[in-house]
Amino acid sequence: MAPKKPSCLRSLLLPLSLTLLLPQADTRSFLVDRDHDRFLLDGAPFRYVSGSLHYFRVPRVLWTDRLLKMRWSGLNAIQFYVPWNYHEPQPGVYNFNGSRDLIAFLNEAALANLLVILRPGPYICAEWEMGGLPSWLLQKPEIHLRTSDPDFLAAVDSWFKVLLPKIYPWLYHNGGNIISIQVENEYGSYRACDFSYMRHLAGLFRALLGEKILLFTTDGPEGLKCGSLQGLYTTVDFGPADNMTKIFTLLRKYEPHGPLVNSEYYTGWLDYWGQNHSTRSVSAVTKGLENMLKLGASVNMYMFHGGTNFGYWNGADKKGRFLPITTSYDYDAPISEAGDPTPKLFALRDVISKFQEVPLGPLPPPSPKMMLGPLTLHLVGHLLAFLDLLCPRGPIHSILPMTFEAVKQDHGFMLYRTYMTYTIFEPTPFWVPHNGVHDRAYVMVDGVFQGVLERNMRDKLFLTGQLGSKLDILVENMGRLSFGSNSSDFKGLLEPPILGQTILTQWLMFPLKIDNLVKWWFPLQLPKWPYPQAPSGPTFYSKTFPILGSVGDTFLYLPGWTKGQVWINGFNLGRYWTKQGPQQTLYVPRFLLFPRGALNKITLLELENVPLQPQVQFLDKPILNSTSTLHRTHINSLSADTLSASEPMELSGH
Ligand SMILES: CCCCNC(=S)N1C[C@H](O)[C@@H](O)[C@@H](O)[C@H]1CO
Repeated sequence: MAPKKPSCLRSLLLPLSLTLLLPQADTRSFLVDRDHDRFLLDGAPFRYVSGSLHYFRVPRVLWTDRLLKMRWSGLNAIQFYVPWNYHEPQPGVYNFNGSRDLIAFLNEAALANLLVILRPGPYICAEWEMGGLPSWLLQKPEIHLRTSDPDFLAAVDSWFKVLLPKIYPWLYHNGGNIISIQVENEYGSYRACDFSYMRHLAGLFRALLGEKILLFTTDGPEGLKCGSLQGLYTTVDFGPADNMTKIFTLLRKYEPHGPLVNSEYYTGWLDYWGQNHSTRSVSAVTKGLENMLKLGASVNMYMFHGGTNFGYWNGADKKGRFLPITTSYDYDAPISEAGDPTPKLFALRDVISKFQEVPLGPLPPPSPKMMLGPLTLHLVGHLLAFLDLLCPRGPIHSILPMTFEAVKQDHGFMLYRTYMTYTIFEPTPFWVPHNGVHDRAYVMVDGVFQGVLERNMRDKLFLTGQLGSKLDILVENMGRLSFGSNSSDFKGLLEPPILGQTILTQWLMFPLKIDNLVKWWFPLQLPKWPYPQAPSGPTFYSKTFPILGSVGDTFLYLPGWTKGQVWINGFNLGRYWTKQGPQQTLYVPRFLLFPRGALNKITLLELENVPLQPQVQFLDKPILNSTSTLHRTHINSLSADTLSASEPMELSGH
């Protein structure tokens, strides 16, 4: 339901007094009052206490639940990004359906009585794939992202000419709930510092959204110089450990008058595979919020609900080494990844209640959780056994290896194949120069797994083989850089590999459509592969299982597995990397599961090595903070019956 300008009929239906009270679309306003350092909403002093959640990290069926919990927490606004790559998968092809229905999400926010602070980018960072920019931009390898490069601006203009007219009716003064819109994202942290780019964006937003909407920028304190722009309201972001007074004083150099705004007050932090789980203490977070509210500042808490990087959508950072973001975006946020309120939520609500009314009435209870298993998965087959189905169009041939972007493969995996041109009797070094594996390569000779090469390591494998042996390299895109000064993060083999003294040429590239295979082919009961023993390397496992009672939210636990991808009933749940941690479980929203005995199917693509017993568990609690060393301790702490049960247990929904 798009916001309607109050019709004359409506004014007839409403008592005259109420009609006069109800702000008409032409009297609705959200303004900066520089005389009193505050916002004005419909002419009255207004301060927002907002929280970030990302519709693209929450399945649509759960949007209302999350929004109502945020409203109940005392928030009067929410803030969210719009990821360009989520809505324009190929140039000129748009998707605003299902969990991509941005307008439906705006409407849900309106129904929850929440105003909206919208951040459409074009770059959004957010630990999202390529910071929200579509990877097809890199089909022009020389493009200069986030600058006034004409190729980049042409794509940006084309995208915003589709997106911005969609949100125009939802602007507050047009009867909607969008009170302000951010231009770009922390542009001051990007080395380009291209003011003509920012001016172009500001001009485009004004042309398509009009003069009334408040446009703003957000930067860390060190980014204000390059990130702020005349005509755009300047805001900052910082966390509980930062010096609020010092940063707000610096902000006053850019906005001497008007409300102080922290657009990203960090309630937690992100997680990288292989690093410890990040947390922020309740006391520090609540103290910092109270200090800002005492100053009259408007604050957006980043994140209030983090959600999940389903599929291949996680981004990555580079801090010396390439650091992919985990599947869970729990962020140690006030609302957990599974949508449950945490002690941090109640503590923040208490702080907010000192400054403005918070809704009464009980908070919805935590969702029902369930345990199941262990389930023993059966071997479906080695990935190479399905190559025809995975790459129905057949391979692309090239003398040198081509990148994912060059063959228009956005996410996931690509197989690179060549043939040995002579017999190698002695183990011979095999590597990709200049750190050219982006990001992980699973190497096979005649289908036999040899090991892994990865972007951060300068390691080599040692291979032998016959003349004509197949040398297969499955390359995994672990998510494109979402932050940093150069986000042209090409994927695949960026250099031809070297075997001994030989630069390997004559390559076949197989872009793999794994999701289609899992969705359409695996429901068929494929024959069990006649392997004498479980092969190492990229291999599919699956299990069909009933849930006898009602279903609940649950957390898939894969003890002993190494690294791979999971699908539940064809839905790509995301990456697991049990060996690395800190995340050991994957959140499974209950709506993905069929109840009352209907058959569910779990499919795994294990990329390296399976446990002796290829079993998985569904737990009623997440494990997000257990690196592989700690992990074994955690396994021991699990109740004996949880691990020892031989058959799927009756559901304990609670
Ligand atoms: C290592 C963090 C990389 C920079 N990102 C920072 S500071 N942040 C600011 C950024 O605007 C937001 O999108 C998020 O990315 C947030 C971290 O969660």
